[in-house]
Amino acid sequence: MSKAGAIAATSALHLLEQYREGTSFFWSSPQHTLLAQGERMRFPVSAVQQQVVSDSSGNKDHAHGNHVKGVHFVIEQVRQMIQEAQQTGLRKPIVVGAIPFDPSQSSAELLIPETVQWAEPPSHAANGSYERRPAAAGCEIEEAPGAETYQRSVNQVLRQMEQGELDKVVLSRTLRVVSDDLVDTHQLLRNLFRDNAHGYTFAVPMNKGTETKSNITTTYRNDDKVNHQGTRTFIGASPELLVTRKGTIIRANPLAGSAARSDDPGEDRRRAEALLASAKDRHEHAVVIDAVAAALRPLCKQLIVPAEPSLIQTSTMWHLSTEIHGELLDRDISSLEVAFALHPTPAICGTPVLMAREAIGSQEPFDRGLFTGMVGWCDSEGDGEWAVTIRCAEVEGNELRLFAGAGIVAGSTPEAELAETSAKFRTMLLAMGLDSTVSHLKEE
Ligand SMILES: C=C(O[C@H]1C=CC=C(C(=O)O)[C@@H]1O)C(=O)O
Repeated sequence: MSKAGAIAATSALHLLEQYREGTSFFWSSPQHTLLAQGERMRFPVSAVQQQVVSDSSGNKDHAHGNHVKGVHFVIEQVRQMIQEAQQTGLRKPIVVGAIPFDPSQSSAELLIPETVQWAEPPSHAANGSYERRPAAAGCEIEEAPGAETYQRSVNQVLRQMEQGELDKVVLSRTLRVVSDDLVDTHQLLRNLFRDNAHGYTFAVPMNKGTETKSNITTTYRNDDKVNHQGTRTFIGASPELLVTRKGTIIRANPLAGSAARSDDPGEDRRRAEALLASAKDRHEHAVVIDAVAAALRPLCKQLIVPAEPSLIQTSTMWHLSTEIHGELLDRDISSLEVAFALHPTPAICGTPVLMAREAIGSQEPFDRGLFTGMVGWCDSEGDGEWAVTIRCAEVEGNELRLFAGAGIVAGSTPEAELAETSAKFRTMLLAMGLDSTVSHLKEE
């Protein structure tokens, strides 16, 4: 592959085997597999909060102002990191990692690695050669919020929709899983990679709180000292592409509107057809496509938006999907800037965006952190790939925190949205080898 600064390309499976928990960033997409190792520079941990005046009033406009400041801060820091890396002699630096749902509330996990290796995208056949082995054992599982609380929140949002202008809100919940043993993060990544050959599989090393000396923290880690118990990893397999940019050509693939897969082929097909024909799901999808097209149009010379959604499948879900293609007016807009022009799309937040964000803040009893943010890479020429961080978990020691959300629109029911979040958890549960332990989470 012709990527500057990259070590000679090998196979996707070879890169996967070289992954090391705590020090590697792994990424596989339908275009590339990437393994970034070591840490030349890291995004400053606490500086986001210092830049953003905290708002305890819950004022919507103030919260929005903070969000905008957080976004500018990330873009500016990334620009500075790339510039500094170039000054130290790196010819074509690349920033890799994940960015939170709200960059004014949580820190981005971004870094410029020491080494980068690229390989072709994973082939389905090669992935099949992997055996799925459990990555966790003897687990206790706790839902947060519990089923009843989640359904109550859905009802409250539906009432708000009847009364006012709120059109869509994505409400999510978490599962806390405690395993008897340390979670085998590498095996978890192998299983995700095996089951999701057409998606975006990732593992991001999370910060353990390095000291921020200047604005940019430079850390050199000694791999031998990294203890698996002392690492945190953000891991998952997202089906949703936020945006890719290569030169001036961009592509986005928003998803919204979902149905759980069935093991019975006839029933599986019936669910897919029902999803494609569902007025409620088509509305949920159209809201996202309209917002994505509106955000991209001012940036593009040309934008192609299909009039009708199509269906895509993962190993656990069907989704309504629209693939959008465009040509940027200006080559200087990086993939990260295009991604931020879109974020948060109504696929993970809602519309109107400020009201939706407020509803999420008041209904969800947890901080989303990196969930429903973005994960990927951007190089010094602005090319890059960013996926939406869904179907994911945070892993630390013997604990995992899984996240899943569902889009609420008029016509949604609390029971169906709860079942949808349960079905979405299965991507991670299957990869952990826990799917049969929690079979009640499977939507029937
Ligand atoms: C928020 C999630 O999914 C989004 C992406 C695809 C379909 C979605 C839906 O149908 O609600 C969600 O918008 C998630 O998986 O946690």
